[in-house]
Amino acid sequence: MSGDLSEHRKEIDRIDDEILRLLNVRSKSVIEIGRLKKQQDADANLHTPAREAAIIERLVAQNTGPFPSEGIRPVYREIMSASLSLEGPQKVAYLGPRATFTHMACMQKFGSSAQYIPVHSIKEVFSEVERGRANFGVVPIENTTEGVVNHTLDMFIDSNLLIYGEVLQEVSHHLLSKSGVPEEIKKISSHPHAIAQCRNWLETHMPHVPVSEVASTARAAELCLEDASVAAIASQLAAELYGLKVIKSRIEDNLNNFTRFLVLSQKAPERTGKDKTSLMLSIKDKVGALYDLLRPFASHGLSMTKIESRPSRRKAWEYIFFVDIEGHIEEDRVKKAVEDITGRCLFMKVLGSYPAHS
Ligand SMILES: C=C(O[C@@H]1C=C(C(=O)O)C=C[C@H]1O)C(=O)O
Repeated sequence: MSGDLSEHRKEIDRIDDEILRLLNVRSKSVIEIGRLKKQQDADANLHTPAREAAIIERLVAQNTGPFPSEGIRPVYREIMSASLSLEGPQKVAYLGPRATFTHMACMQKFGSSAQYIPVHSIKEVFSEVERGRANFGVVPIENTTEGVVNHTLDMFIDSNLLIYGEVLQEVSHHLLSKSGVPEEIKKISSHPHAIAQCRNWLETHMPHVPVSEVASTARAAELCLEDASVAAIASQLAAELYGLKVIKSRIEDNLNNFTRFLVLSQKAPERTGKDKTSLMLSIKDKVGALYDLLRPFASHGLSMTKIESRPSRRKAWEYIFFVDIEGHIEEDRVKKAVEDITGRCLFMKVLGSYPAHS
């Protein structure tokens, strides 16, 4: 048996040597593609989410196991992130602090080799990308329980950045501490939103433990490191980044809580065939104006996946609508619908065509 085991381990070592050799061969191709992209456009975004999604989809479809298909995405996410970093850091600004769900959404999209820049406000995320200090920005846009993030919508009114992609991130809270032993916990600490989202669980399972509010889930995680009797309600990423143990995972009261994030860039991404387009427009103040506006989408067979309105902040009672439709702006039916609508609006701006989250 032990002979068999060491034989299998030798075999694994040989396979790993081969995987490593191939990763290096692969990296050389990535570097070469990067060079060609820069030759065509000196400020091209090297990160191409459409191609990355296609690579993962192709591999998942042909996988016969026993390696689990769910493992392919994270493995390739990191392979692509690491090889892309050879061409210089992919700088990603996001609404901080570290270990929040925005940070997790970033990791899901760009992997752990990107250079992350946590900033204090949604406005700062936009300005980091506008000034070219970051190649990409990541901001929350809507949450399944709390609705749309108005501040992000408002930023598009004055910004010329494009939507480069979207990320759907599950919001799931865990109870963490230094030792992971529940009996040691004398105090629970977290951001007020996380505490509110776990209220029932805390009342049922830890009714006598005092709960205190701090500025962020990351701060709560830091407190755990300073004091072993403190537990934090925080993300899985916080457990990893701060080296904490999980006392109990998934303690949120609503188990179906997702936040959608937008990736911002100065450039448009490649078309994929599974894209969506976001538009911002304002309409003339007259009876039936909104009905008139939406008709071209239906008549061109385009499905509208979202509509939100916000006061324009320019004139009282003037509203701006944010509309998401299926399809890419280079598709005929989208182009025609947008042309029709432009004639009916006071103003209209395409915020971007980008791959729909898969
Ligand atoms: C190599 C490319 O550039 C980047 C690296 C990729 C990879 O490692 O396969 C895929 C897409 C891009 O983010 C490419 O566009 O093909």
